[in-house]
Amino acid sequence: MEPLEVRDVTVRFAGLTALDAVSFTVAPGTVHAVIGPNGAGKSTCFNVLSGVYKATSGSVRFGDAELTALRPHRIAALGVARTFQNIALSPRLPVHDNLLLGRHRLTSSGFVSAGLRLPHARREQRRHVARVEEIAEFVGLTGKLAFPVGLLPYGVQKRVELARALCMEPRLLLLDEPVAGMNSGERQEMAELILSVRDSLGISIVLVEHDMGMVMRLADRVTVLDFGRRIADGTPAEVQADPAVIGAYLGTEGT
Ligand SMILES: Nc1ncnc2c1ncn2[C@@H]1O[C@H](COP(=O)(O)OP(=O)(O)OP(=O)(O)O)[C@@H](O)[C@H]1O
Repeated sequence: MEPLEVRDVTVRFAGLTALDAVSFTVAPGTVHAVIGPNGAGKSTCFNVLSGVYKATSGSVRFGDAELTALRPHRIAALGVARTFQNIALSPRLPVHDNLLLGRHRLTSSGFVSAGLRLPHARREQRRHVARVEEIAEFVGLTGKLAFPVGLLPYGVQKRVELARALCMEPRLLLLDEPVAGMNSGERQEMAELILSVRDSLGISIVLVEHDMGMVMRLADRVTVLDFGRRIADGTPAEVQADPAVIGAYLGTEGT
């Protein structure tokens, strides 16, 4: 079990400093939230962790691996899976096939042997299908496997996204606003699912989230950004009582 260590990460876009020497550590097996007012740098931070943006300076380490210079697929191959703020699934394909696509990086049989249905490729395919079914059961999608994703309610689609990320067998999961656009019942279900991913699978989770109630309920630790700088880092109770955080959310200078 490895920590994710973000050290002095700075991201500049043409004169604008979106992240300014931000540091935090995600302890193994914990839920770590990154929050902050609009424009604070949350999405930029998320994009650096997943390799979409390259930090101008600083480092991101996951265990022994330095992620800073790696492209998104290399970061994924190291066991860091992500979900998207806007659902990024194939809407016409059944849930089952979307989940199977999530296992792509773990597939060793090449395209040709799979196409020719060679015995080793068939065996491997059966193993992946069995694992997809297990993961579907874990996230409560067993009855939905045959449905095209696009026909499912939004909250269920978000669960399919999470399941697809789990299909990569990650050690770290990056969740981009996992409850955005959900009704309160769906939010509750997603919160329970995130906690069971941490507790039953032991996967570390970093989430960027606007829903403060959700963050306070879910997170073991919270990093608060404002204008690209880290203004607080602590337990939910600690950051909630921090004058700098209160100031940032009220639009004042804080301390
Ligand atoms: N690709 C980009 N090019 C130029 N500026 C950018 C880019 N991405 C983000 N920014 C700027 O960096 C700053 C931080 O933006 P970011 O989207 O990371 O904040 P955020 O906390 O995720 O905001 P929100 O809560 O509104 O999504 C903003 O001033 C934004 O305009």
